[in-house]
Amino acid sequence: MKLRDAPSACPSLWRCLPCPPAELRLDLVLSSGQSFRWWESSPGAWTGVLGGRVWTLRQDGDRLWYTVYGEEEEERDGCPAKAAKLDAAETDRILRDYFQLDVGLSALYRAWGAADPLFHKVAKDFPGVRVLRQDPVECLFSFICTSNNHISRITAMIERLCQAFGRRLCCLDSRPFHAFPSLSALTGADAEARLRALGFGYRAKFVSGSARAIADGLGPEGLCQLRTAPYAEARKVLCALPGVGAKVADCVCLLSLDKAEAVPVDTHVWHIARQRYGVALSGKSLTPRAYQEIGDFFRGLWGAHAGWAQAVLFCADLRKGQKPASSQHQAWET
Ligand SMILES: Nc1nc2[nH]c(O)nc2c(=O)[nH]1
Repeated sequence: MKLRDAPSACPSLWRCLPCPPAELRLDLVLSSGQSFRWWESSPGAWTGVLGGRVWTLRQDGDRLWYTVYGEEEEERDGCPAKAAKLDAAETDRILRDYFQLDVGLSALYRAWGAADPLFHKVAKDFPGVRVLRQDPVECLFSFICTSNNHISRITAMIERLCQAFGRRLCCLDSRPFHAFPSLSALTGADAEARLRALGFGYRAKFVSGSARAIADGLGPEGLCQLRTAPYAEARKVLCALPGVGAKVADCVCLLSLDKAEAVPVDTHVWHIARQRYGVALSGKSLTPRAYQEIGDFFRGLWGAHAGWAQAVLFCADLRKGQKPASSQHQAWET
């Protein structure tokens, strides 16, 4: 099967949604450490796996174009036969849900900028950064892999995870695409050893241990049901899993569990809170108490969607330094 890089090549296989760049900038959102499964397959075209299917997305003016693979073509390159066809209303719904397009981003930027001059200054160069609504299983296991890691390594690690444990979906230009592994695929007796062989290091134990803990406890549906639980409860459940600390839990809460108020804090954000925002903290390091105080400060400043504002600044940081936020942060310091 061939990659489709633009609607003009095969117009009948593309659809579009109205979506101005101030509401969504694909290039910023899909490359800024929220999801690790999108790839710029040709300039401006983003190909990745969403909801067990392969998509290419592209923006042109006020439109978000998309195409979904595996429904029209014959089986080739040893890939599985075509998947059941989704109707247009369903694919529109999946994308609207993934990008949370019902949340008006421009109005939020205006409110955050009015409340916070530093946000205003940084965010003017980074419009359209919105928070994805990812599958909770994918988000959790991806973020377990983020500890002491940077985006290119995380992306490569997750690709190996999907190739080894995920269902093969299709081949595009001979490149195979795999679904994110199911929970049960990660609970096998040999999962930890296989992950170690894939270069996961100490994270192998966390991935397999968390998979087993969820399979034996909450189940994948229980994880998804945390979307309706209060933020504090969802966070507590996540923090009880192997390899999940406060920051990973907050990333999962924000990026998959509808907790717009979750503000992930790392040592960089801790420095910024003290030095740039003058937050008076109780200790001299990022203790659990300081973590809570910083989150509360930003929730007070930015309001109910504080985690979304953090995502804008996180993205700006990555872009300015062109390096992972953990090793080089600049944007907040300009
Ligand atoms: N919005 C955010 N995305 C992230 N990715 C990652 O690895 N850390 C973060 C984060 O703090 N915020």
